[in-house]
Amino acid sequence: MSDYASQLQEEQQQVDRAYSRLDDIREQTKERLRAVRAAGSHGSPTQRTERDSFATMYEDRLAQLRAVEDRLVFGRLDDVKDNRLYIGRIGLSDESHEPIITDWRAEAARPFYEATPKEHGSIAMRRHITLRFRKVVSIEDEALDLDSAQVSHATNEGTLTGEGALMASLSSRRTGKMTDIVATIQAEQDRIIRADMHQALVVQGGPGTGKTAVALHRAAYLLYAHRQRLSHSGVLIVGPSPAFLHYIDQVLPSLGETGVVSRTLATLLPGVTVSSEDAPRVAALKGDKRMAQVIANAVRGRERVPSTLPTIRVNNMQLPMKAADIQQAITDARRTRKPHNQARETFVKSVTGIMVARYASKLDYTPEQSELDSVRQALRLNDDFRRTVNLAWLPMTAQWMLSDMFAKPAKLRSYAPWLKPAEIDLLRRAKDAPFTRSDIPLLDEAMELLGPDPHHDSDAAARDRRRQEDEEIARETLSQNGIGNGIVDAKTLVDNMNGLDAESTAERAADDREWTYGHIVVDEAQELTPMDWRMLIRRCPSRSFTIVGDVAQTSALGGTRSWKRTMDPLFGEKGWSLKELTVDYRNPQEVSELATQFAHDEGLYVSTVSAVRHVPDAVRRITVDDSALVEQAAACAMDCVRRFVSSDGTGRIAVIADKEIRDAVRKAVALSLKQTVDAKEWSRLTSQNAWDSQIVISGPQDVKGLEFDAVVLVEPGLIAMNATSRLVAAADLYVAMTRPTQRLAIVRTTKDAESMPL
Ligand SMILES: Nc1ncnc2c1ncn2[C@@H]1O[C@H](COP(=O)(O)OP(=O)(O)OP(=O)(O)O)[C@@H](O)[C@H]1O
Repeated sequence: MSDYASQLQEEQQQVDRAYSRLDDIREQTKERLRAVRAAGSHGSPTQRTERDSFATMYEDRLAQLRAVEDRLVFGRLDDVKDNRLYIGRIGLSDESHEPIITDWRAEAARPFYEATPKEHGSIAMRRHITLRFRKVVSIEDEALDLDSAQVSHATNEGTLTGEGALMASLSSRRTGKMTDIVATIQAEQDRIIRADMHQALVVQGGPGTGKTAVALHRAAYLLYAHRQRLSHSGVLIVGPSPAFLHYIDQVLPSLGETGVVSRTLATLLPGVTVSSEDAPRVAALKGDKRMAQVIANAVRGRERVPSTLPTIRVNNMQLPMKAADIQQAITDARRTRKPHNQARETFVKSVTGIMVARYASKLDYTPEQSELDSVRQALRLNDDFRRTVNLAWLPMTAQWMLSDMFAKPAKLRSYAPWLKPAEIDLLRRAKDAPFTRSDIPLLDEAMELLGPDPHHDSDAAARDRRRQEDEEIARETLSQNGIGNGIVDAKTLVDNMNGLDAESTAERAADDREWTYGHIVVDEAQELTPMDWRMLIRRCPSRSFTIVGDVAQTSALGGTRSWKRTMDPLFGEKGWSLKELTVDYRNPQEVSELATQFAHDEGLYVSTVSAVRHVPDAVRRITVDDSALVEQAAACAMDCVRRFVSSDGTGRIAVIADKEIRDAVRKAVALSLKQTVDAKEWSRLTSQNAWDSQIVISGPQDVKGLEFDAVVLVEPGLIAMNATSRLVAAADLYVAMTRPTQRLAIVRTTKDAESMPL
């Protein structure tokens, strides 16, 4: 048997041992769960709570043990004394507590990702183990300590760690779902994943440098390293689109982490649904940081002395309402510093008190308390009094306030004197117009200043009180039984007792507008406006953020083109740090170079990137006559379908075109597809839902953050011509060109090619 074969066999034994232990623990956990369930619903409430807590803990643990099945073990570290440490998705020990595998997030595993021949401490060799199901199919060694005897069989040395495993993973067919990179995290990525969480960390990197992958692995790392703190407050992941969230939603579960809330900004406000997007210029205006003051002005605009004030008749006495009374009550209410809807209570009390005192002052005797109470009651029931109180301090919802403001240009002008008349016209809309994505941070700002809707307030408070009591009982039960350990907490347990599934722990955070998270991860962060940032910072007062993005890909007019300019005002000059990722793992070198050169020529800030893979013929250029454009785009798409789209569901291609021609392209692709594949395959491909579709026809902004085996870019000059600015055009095309892992085909007319060389 060759040396390599015997080493494979040796590793197989270790891997078998790890899986066998995993199976045992699963079986034990299942057995315990069965026993707890068998006890049924008998016994005292405390006994039932105790059983529920155990059942929840076992269910949670089982889910975690199932999630780590694939590639359970992937690495080995040998030190200079020939001690071995196996690295895997989770930590496992045998019955006598001897470690079998070490969790990839443990400090001891760090050299597996970061050690280099120059800086390797006591580590002599790193081994990458590749599994197919439970079978070891390859091993790849890297010598770190070149003087050590242990490295005699080392086969490889380089700047990329685990190059073979890395290349195999990068070249594989895309499945429409991002996978974890835990076996092949590179040193520059690992340093970011394990960075301190006490301040904001911005990760700038060109397309395909692993920003999303790093951000997700960092979330998993932080949940491991700071479990106590983060299991209570939670982690929020903010992504650019539902399609993107769908694309990444397997990564954290495969790392054994399920309690993370992922949202787009459009879905961050519970109870508010967004059904449209604003035009880019409108979105930029709404995202302007001065909008915070506009909202504050709009709230203040509803705390005012009405232009006419009535005289109220009570017990045959005329009581005038005076401007000074209202002004005094406004001052009293503002002094409470409570949100508008809550401070209204003080306003009403104050203005009523002044009126009652006026009544008393007109009497020639000292009234009984009961008489004053009846005056108060009479005022409360008086229509004129009520109307005036409402005019002076209107209770309102954020939704009503915003709709009212955008429907009335005069009001908007008075709240936002900096807006030009043309901008007011742009913002103007019908009162019943649906809310847009860019309204969300404005609504959030308004909700903050208005406080809870007065009508829902008392119900919610009662619910909260009941929940707090339940959680208190659960917490006591957990601590009396010495269980939990961060795997199950009191909140999860209460959900379980109430028949809610485990996911609802995270959902609970998402359902609560005032929830504050322990950490927030923001992807494609370059697109956020100053108002978006205010909304996020409100949700994480500790300002512990991981912010990943690329300022060369910014397409929002109100987005970020310089991290410094955006971050300094948010976190202070010393409250954030910047790290850069420099290696393009997604694109072939040929594609990366073309895209980088283009972005550079267009004046975008481009991070220095070098691509790790070379794919000959990765770039194809096809130039045709006007009349043949759509047919040629479809023919090129079919070429990619034949080559990359497989009937086992793997392989993804995107055809990216401007909306002016997109429908025509879609029709032509559909027609050609019918002629290219057999009926069964045609029906399979055309019945896929939009998110899982193996053939995507879209615009450049919809593919942000996603990747495909092949991209057909149609008539790029037209995309540029219809963009809102030259920089946005460049960013959009840069995004489009950097989506493929294997091939970029550019199909265009001669005229288009002359207008913009690519
Ligand atoms: N260390 C790694 N090992 C294996 N695959 C990796 C590694 N780093 C990145 N990748 C892969 O490279 C591709 C690009 O990564 P990712 O989507 O995170 O890049 P990005 O920087 O967010 O790109 P973009 O800015 O274009 O959205 C993904 O398929 C990812 O899984």
